[in-house]
Amino acid sequence: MLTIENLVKRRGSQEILAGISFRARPGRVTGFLGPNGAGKSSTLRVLLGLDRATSGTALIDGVPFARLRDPLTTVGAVLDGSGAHRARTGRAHLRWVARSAGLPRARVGEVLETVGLTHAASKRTGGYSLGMGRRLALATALLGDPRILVLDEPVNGLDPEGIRWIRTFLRERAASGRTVLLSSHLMGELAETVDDVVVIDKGVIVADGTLAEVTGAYRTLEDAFFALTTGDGGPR
Ligand SMILES: Nc1ncnc2c1ncn2[C@@H]1O[C@H](COP(=O)(O)OP(=O)(O)OP(=O)(O)O)[C@@H](O)[C@H]1O
Repeated sequence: MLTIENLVKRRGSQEILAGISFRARPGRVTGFLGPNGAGKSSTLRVLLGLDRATSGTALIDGVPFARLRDPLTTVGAVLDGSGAHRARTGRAHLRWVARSAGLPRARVGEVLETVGLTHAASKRTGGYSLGMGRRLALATALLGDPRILVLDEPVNGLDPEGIRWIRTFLRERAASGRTVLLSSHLMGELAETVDDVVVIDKGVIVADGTLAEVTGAYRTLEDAFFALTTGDGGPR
């Protein structure tokens, strides 16, 4: 379970997060939606211990990231980029991460298979396409078989087959009781993936509920999103 409570982030005089609260629950895919600059990445960075909140809390199974006993088996995250050195092969990168985290080497082959990168495992990551880089980042996040997955814009850079694949993959993770939180500014792609939706705009949560609740009387999640984030009433 991820629990964000009254989270405030200020940078100078700018309030980037104005006291936001929401949860992402086990067994569900939660979509964290908002336009560019709404505060999604800022929230995820605090949650993953990469940045400090001005006030409020962001807890992973009840504790801040820094106090997790076993971070890699608790939470896997994909923020920006694959984090791999360009001269390293995908397999070498994963082995290096596994070794530094004390995870069994056998996990490397398993996660490569899971994300469909086995065929490219011996290629240098500098030659990977954007989509392959995203898959490698996901493979890295999966090394510890974490019960929580946090993904920032996972669909970006994926081709239609890749989008379909990640959709199915995330649904399966949730079906096995895990918690999945993913951020996006692309509504259409999320409607078929998420159970719950949290919409953020200008550092404020403007909607929070099940997909059906947030879509409400609008025709689609996309219509609901634009109405909520632009004040455009749209067709109801
Ligand atoms: N390092 C930083 N220094 C100053 N301002 C920042 C920094 N990082 C983010 N911001 C500001 O914080 C606000 C929220 O940015 P954030 O990246 O969290 O939004 P986002 O919802 O993830 O957007 P996107 O979809 O574009 O990634 C923006 O106004 C941004 O300009």
